[in-house]
Amino acid sequence: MNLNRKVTLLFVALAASILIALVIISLYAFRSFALNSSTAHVKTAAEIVRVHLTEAMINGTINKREQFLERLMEVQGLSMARVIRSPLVSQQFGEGLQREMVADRIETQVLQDGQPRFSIIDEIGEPVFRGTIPYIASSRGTPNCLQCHRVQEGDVLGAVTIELLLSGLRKHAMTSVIGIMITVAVFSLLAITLARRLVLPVGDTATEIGEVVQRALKGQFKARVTQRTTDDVGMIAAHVNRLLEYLDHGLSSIVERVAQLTGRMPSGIDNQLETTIDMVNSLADAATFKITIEEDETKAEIYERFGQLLTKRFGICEYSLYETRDTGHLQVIKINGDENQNCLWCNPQILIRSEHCRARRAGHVVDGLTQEHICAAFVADAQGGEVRQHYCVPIIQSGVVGAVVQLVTTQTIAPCLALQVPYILMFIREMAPVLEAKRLTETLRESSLQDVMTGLHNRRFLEEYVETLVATAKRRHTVLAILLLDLDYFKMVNDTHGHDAGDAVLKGVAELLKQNVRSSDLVIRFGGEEFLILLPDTNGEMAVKVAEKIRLAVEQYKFRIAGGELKKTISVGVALFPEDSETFWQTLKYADVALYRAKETGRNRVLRFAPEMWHDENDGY
Ligand SMILES: Nc1nc2c(ncn2[C@@H]2O[C@H](COP(=O)(O)OP(=O)(O)OP(=O)(O)O)[C@@H](O)[C@H]2O)c(=O)[nH]1
Repeated sequence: MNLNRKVTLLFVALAASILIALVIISLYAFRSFALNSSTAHVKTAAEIVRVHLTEAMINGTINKREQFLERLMEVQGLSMARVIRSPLVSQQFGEGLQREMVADRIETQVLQDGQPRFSIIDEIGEPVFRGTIPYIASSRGTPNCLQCHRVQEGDVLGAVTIELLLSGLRKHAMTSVIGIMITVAVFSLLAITLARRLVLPVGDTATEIGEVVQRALKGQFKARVTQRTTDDVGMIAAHVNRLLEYLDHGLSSIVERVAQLTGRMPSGIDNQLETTIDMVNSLADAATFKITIEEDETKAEIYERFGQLLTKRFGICEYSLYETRDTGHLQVIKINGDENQNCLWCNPQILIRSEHCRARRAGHVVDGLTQEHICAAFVADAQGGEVRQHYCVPIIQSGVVGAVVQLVTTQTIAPCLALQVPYILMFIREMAPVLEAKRLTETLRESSLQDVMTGLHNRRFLEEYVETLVATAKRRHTVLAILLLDLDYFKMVNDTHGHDAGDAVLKGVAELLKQNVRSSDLVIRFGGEEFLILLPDTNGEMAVKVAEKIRLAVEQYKFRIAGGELKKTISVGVALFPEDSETFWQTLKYADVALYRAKETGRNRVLRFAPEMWHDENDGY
């Protein structure tokens, strides 16, 4: 029940109570007045009758008392007047007239006890006031009762019964009560109307404020309260409207800014406030995520953290992460959190021809949740069971697609993923520049560890990597072979054919070296025309074999130079860690000694280090 109805009901109840109380009081007052007034009238009339009868006795006209009583009846409102004799008077003067005989029980009682009796009786629908007043013998005055009557002082001589019609009075009373009722009703109505006029705006404003607050709690701040008056209530409405406007404006600009940052406008059916809070929270989380991954050392760590985010925060366990290589190929980084998986949710062709990946090709989101079969490379039933859908997001780095995030879901939970996508995109947006920075750093680092001309690792790389290499060999109790290679008479190439020809030969040798070792072996350009090959997990025999294979390959190779071809040979020194020495650098020195010996002993040959070479060397100095 609203305030208006409550106030109206209160006033109606109040008015009704006042009305009822007034009617009861009025009726009671009128009744009391009627009784008192009638009693007084009856007493007066009785006194008049007594005086007249006394006078009539003195004047000897007592026999005409009946005419007097009949004339008395003509008095308005008097319906009956009758005098009765007591037995004492009847004994002295006889029975008297018929009508002077005792008529009823009340008169008998009055004659017996000398007490007046009054009552209201109903005579055929007419209310009548009846009073019976006794005449008591008294010796007071002259003449007095005892002079004529043979009675004692205080004896009852008779009584007079007088009946008064009350209909006039009652009519009067009813008219007054009705008048009061009408007056009270009219004033009550006026009061209720006035009160409603005063309270109505309060109630209506309160109701409207309640409604707009309810809407505001649902994130809708567009509703306004009607300003009905200019008083306090009107001011409250105005203040509420100003507050709503302030909130609406503030929230709209927050939503706009958040939308700019998230790329998503909260939809109309959403609770704008809750959605915005949610998005601001996610933005904060995404910013924290960015700070965290900025401190990560490698891209691999970032991908790992992102994979955990997808699984732990968003509950997405099926996803793929691809990275674009410098060659333009796609490479699997993670599939469902596993680094060693091959393409699962896509045709493996995308790894060879990355254009097959629609997200990589188009450079924008590929939404397989709303458009099924949008990407021909997507494999919807790779793991059997329910058919899957995908949502692929390219990560743009330096204007090109640097990586692709593929989210996979069943059709049943696709709507949930669709709701999470905007939040995941926030994290991807934060991750993109960090990945780019890491990529640049890694490229820079790689280039500082790489020989620019041959593309081989350089000496700095060896210095950085040697510890890991040694630790691995020690841990696994394996042998690490060191091959130190030096082109024979290389100076002649430069001197005869020029520096460019020399460079071409060095590049050709680098290619030959790479071709003749395993991918796990390391080929390093150690100096000008000097190369170092590290063969992990091998033995002396195998190392010499590889060195020999290389030597032969170089010997047989025809290097293309401007204006023709030329052939070169190479000498190789071989030493083994930790077989020859317990330190890597000492072993390298031994390989150098072996190389020196190979040069010394004719070049174009492979020599395995022997301890006596070291002694000979040192003896020479
Ligand atoms: N073109 C070219 N020449 C280089 C480069 N680095 C070193 N050299 C040259 O390689 C030559 C090495 O010559 P030496 O150390 O005397 O040895 P060699 O002529 O190969 O003779 P042996 O090693 O004794 O068989 C020098 O002339 C260097 O200038 C390079 O990057 N490009």
